[in-house]
Amino acid sequence: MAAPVDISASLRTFRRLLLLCFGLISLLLGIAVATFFVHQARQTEQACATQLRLLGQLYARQLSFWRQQQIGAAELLSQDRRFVDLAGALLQRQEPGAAAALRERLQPLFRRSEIHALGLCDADGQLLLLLSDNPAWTAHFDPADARRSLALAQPLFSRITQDCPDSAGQSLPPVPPHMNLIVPLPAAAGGALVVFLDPLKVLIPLLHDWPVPSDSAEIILVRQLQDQILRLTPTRFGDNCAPLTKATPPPGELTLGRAMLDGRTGFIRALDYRLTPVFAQIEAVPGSPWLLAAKIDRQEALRPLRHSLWRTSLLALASLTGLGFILLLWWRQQQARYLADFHQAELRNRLLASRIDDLSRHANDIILLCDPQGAILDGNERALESYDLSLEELRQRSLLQLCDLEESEAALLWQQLSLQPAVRLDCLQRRKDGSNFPVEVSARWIEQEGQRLLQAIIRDISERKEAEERLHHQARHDALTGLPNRTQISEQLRHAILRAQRSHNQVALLFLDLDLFKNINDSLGHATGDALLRALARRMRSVLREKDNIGRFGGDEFLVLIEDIQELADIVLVANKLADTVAQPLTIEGRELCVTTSIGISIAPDDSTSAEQLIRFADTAMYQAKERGRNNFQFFTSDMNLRLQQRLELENDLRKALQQNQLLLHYQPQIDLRSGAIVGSEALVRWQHPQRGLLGPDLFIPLAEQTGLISDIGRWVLHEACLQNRLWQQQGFADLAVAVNLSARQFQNLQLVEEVLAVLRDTGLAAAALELELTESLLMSDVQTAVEQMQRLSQAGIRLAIDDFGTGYSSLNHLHRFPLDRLKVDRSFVQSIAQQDSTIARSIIVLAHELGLEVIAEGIETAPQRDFLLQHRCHFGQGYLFSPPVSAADFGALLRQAVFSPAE
Ligand SMILES: Nc1nc2c(ncn2[C@@H]2O[C@H](COP(=O)(O)O[C@H]3[C@@H](O)[C@H](n4cnc5c(=O)[nH]c(N)nc54)O[C@@H]3COP(=O)(O)O)[C@@H](O)[C@H]2O)c(=O)[nH]1
Repeated sequence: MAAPVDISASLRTFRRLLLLCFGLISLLLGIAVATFFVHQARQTEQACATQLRLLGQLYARQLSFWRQQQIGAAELLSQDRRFVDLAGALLQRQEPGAAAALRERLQPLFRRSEIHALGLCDADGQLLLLLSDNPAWTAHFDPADARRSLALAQPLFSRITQDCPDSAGQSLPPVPPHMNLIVPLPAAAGGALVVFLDPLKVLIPLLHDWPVPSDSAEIILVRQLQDQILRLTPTRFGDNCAPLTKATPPPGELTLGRAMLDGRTGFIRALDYRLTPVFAQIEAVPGSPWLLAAKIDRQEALRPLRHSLWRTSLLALASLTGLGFILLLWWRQQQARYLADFHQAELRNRLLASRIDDLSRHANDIILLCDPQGAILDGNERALESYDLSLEELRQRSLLQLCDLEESEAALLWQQLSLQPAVRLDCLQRRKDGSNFPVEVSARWIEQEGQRLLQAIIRDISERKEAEERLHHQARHDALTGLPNRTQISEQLRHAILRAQRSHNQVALLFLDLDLFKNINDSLGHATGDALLRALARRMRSVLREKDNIGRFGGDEFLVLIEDIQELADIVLVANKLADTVAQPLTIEGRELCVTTSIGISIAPDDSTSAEQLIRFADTAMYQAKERGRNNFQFFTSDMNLRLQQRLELENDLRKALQQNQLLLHYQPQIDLRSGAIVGSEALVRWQHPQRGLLGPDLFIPLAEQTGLISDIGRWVLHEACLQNRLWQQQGFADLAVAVNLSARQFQNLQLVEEVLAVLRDTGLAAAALELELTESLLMSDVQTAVEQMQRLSQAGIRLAIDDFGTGYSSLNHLHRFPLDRLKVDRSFVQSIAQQDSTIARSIIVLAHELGLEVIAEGIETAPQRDFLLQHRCHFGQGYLFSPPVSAADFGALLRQAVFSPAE
């Protein structure tokens, strides 16, 4: 089982990451906003400073100009000689009418709209003349100002006053706001001209004229008086009378008054008279002791920025909230999906794990779980069953103890396992009782709950091994006899040759072929043939030494290997022993059978050291033995090799024979023994070989059958015979019939009937004029098929005869099933008549009559044979007595020659 996954830890980590991301985004946004605003604040302050500087400078110039104007107008009068004289007279109180004259002189100035009143004061500042309707003005004139002006001999402006108490702190009669200008008269006059200016006309509007509406901006006009900064004009807020320097700032803060006292000009950040933070520009009014301060509350100056800051902060906050909300939603969604996936996967894993657990518990393979040292920790049911151990007993063993391995093999396996993640090997496993069984081990390292374990899946391959061995055995053994087959015996021969070469010894190869086995097989059936082969194989094996090998080479052929031969007599001994044991009668299915064998012998290394060649030589020698009358053995000789080559050449030539029209037919007449008339012919094939002359069928028909060429040859023979017979019929021998031999292969062709009918159609011969000769063994090999094939031929009107009747193992039980027309008594039985043994010939004739068949005897060489046959009601015959097989031309001549002499 895999270790449980800490899902909450994973989620917590994921959430932390998400929060970290959000925090980072917020921080970055905050830094961006703050940086932006610090920058903006700086920009705003600079813009404000620029604006204040321009305004300050502008106002300073305008004030200077206004001052000059006022002073200029007053000085113009003070420089008027008459006026100065009159003023002197008045001041010195010498001329009583001077006051009236002065009033008149002052009228033009007094009419100026900016002037409340005009007066003259003496050197002590005593107001001696007042040109005004309101005598209260006198109280609003400070003699100290006059004295100061006269002492400095400079014009002097008082501060603007309205309802300020006097220097003694007494309230004064009310007058409009005013500013007193004191212009000293020439020394002769000894006094000064006093002008009560109305600041509301020009000065105050000028100072209040701020370019844009503002809640806090103002121009303050001041002048220094000793260590005080006095306000010359009313200020916008609060106490208009107190000096600017009166305000006491918090420690470390700069006030406007302090800055002016310190003589600072230009842009400053300070607290004003209300102790409110302001941006201010201090400018000196040129040509005067006046200073002006253009100022605006910092709060107002920075208000748009603050608003923008708020808006931006709100926007950022809203964005962050939105982002946070989206992240939260996404997080929830992810969390839900993750949890769903996790639980689903966990469920799947659990299901899978339980299924796997279940499967492995009841698996067909052995499953073992071992610790890293190979000690078994657990095993499934199959393991307990296979080793016949309880779980406790199993746990007391190690994986290597279960494997039936040599010490070195076990060490190697363990070394491989320590180097590789997985190892596969085939070995044996030991059961509790010490027996073992073959297995395929797949061992691999696995991680289970954090532990490194060794898992071994062990498959019992006993069945597979057995099947493999069976297959291997089957591939190398003959299924029928259990002897080594062609492959194995050939291989054994190769090894034997090598051994013989090494030990300078000889190996004899005996090639055995049962004589006439085909007849037994065909006539008694395959089952009998098989039983015979099995019995003979057992017999032959039993007469051989243990170290001699015998194998079935194919069909009825066997190979025997004899090693360590001392002399040829040993081989002769073995060959005779084999021939004798084969020749012993056998009882198969209640029937006694006798077979013989022909043996060919070749010897390595004398004849050859090639296994294939040695087999071929022994085969050739075996043919020689057959030719020598069967049931004997022949050693291979070099001239046999020559015959073998000739056989190969013949086969090669036969392939070309048909194309090159080298085949021809001879016809042997078939005679009505009573009349001596030719009633038909038997077509017998010949081969006009270009080098070897005219060859009889015995020399090439067996070869044609072995190579399959018989089908083409047979087709040609049939066509040629039918065509020829039709020609003779057309030449006047209308009832003439023709008999054609049919080979086994031709008969087994399922298209035979169609092919024969096609030939009849092509040649125009009537079916009744054709007789097909079949051998006994051909019919008996598969009776049912033969019956069916013959019925189809017979139904088509074709006549059927059994050739060489009596030589095979015809079952008389089956004979009546075949739709036959004729039995042909074999030549050997006809010849036996001459030897006073006519029993079989007579029996066949009787049998034919009883079955309602015609009977024909072949190989009639003598008149007594003919007479005997006729006497026993065999009405047809053929043989050298009448004519050997002859060419078509000669046969035509025979036909025309009329009849053979009938029987006596
Ligand atoms: N499938 C095919 N088999 C064929 C064909 N042609 C021939 N054969 C088979 O070859 C066998 C040998 O034939 P052949 O050498 O032609 O011998 C025939 C006669 O020459 C011989 N014969 C006839 N009369 C006598 C005689 O009085 N004495 C004597 N010693 N021999 C004689 O017998 C052969 C004819 O025998 P059979 O066919 O049994 O009537 C031959 O047996 C065929 O099986 C072919 O085209 N196809």
